[in-house]
Amino acid sequence: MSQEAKQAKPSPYYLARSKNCIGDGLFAGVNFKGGETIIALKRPLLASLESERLKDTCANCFVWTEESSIGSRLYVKEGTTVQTCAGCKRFRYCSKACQKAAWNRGHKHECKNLRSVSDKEIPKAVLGCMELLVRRKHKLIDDDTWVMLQALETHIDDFVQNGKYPGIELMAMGTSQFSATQNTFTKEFVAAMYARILSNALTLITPTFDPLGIMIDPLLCHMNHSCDPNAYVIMDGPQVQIRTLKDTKKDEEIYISYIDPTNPFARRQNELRARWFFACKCSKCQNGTETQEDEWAIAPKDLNAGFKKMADMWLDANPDLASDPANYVDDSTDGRRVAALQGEVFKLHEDAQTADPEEAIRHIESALDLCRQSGLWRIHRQPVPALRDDLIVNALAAGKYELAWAHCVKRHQSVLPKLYPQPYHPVRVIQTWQMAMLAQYLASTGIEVKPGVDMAVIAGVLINMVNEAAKTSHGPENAFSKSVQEKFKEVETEILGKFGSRDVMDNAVKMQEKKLIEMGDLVEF
Ligand SMILES: C[S@@+](CC[C@H](N)C(=O)[O-])C[C@H]1O[C@@H](n2cnc3c(N)ncnc32)[C@H](O)[C@@H]1O
Repeated sequence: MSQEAKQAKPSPYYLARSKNCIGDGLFAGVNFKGGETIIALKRPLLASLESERLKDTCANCFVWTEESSIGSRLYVKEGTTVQTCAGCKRFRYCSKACQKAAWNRGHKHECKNLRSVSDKEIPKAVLGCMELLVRRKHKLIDDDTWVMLQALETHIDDFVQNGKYPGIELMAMGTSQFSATQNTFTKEFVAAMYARILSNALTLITPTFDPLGIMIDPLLCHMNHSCDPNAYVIMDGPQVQIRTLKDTKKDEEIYISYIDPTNPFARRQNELRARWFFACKCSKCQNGTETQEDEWAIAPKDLNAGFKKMADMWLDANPDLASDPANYVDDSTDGRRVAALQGEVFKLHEDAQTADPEEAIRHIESALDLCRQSGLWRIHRQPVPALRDDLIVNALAAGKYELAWAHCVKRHQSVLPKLYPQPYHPVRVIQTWQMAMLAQYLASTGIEVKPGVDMAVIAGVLINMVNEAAKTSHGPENAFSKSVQEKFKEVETEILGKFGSRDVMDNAVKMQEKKLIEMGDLVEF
């Protein structure tokens, strides 16, 4: 055997002390280009579904059987349903094979105990903690994995300081009792494990980023945060991949983002401090408010008199508005006014989180009006992009397809490239997919969005875009990428049939690409 062949292939990643963050972190063991896989796991150590998702999602393969907005789950096989476990009456499975796999992974040791509390709603972190304890008690988690899990920060001192520790102790007591592990683990140990879950869990997601619950894995949970991350998490059922968002050199730390990194500096810092107990010093945060996330369209001092007066009124009624760490700008009169306006817009966005789409649309439109009329907001400054995202979702739910379309085009042209420069950025890919599916739907209704527009061709153009990008964002083997590819083939054949030849089709595509750009002015802001 040659010398080279004898040398072991270098591991693509390793754990080590982080230079910039509290505790340990994950590092690149080799050089990566953007869009490559760093880690691929068959499943995380533990995943626990949200209460709502327990009703409609397989607790083993996480296939979500509920209908959702247009085309976002095309990769789910039609007719998929879930059946309740006859024992615990809590978990549901899509097949006997999934039930058996979960049973052998540890459910057999908790099913009976869970039956006695089948009428109780149990939070996902408690259910997850119970499963971990039961599996360890029955030797279904090995020593190395268990030790690695213990290495994760518990942040107990921080929970004591923020007053949440008594609640954690209470939940830990319930966890011990429901899992019948009181004789195996001390109550301090269980409280620490519960705290560890709270401060380390990642979000369990579908390939289209719908949140399903939480997951814990000793390797994945060692990834630290950056508001300018070089990696992201992608899932396909229980399979998890960590993929690079940009070129990453050997020995560079791998960062994902725990939050929406497109928010302004104060909001990001506030969220990270409150939930994960650290002051972020990532490359973006080091630039403070000197980044595009904090760019106003006009200087706060140039705000018009009417809006200055309105902000002063709000500040008289609630002086804390400007000192709220999430909205803080600076202590000048103009800074306080702008912070008050910002607080009001974010508050309107919170109010829009309601189940009634018509009501949500009203809140969102008044927030967008406030942003536009004040002249302060750029189209890419939050919460304008988040308001638009929610407007699209609610407009779809309310059957206002033309409104949803107008905002999809605006987002596609003016927001996505600015917030997510990589064409394979997963958020950009999923939102383009949502737009493509809407275009297809509009084509099927025959609604003429604008004279000369052929929605079927535009849908084809968008599906083609997603088809190319998904190979990198999700990887070619992901169920989402495969569904997109199938859809692309289907649409291409259809359009080719309609135009008769590739040349005629290519000309039509070029013309419709122009039309798509022209539709960017369907909404002004
Ligand atoms: C999911 S864990 C990551 C692993 C952690 N470093 C450890 O060794 O347990 C999240 C915790 O890591 C630390 N952390 C993550 N990102 C950080 C950052 N950008 N700056 C400082 N600390 C960070 C914080 O203590 C946070 O609560």
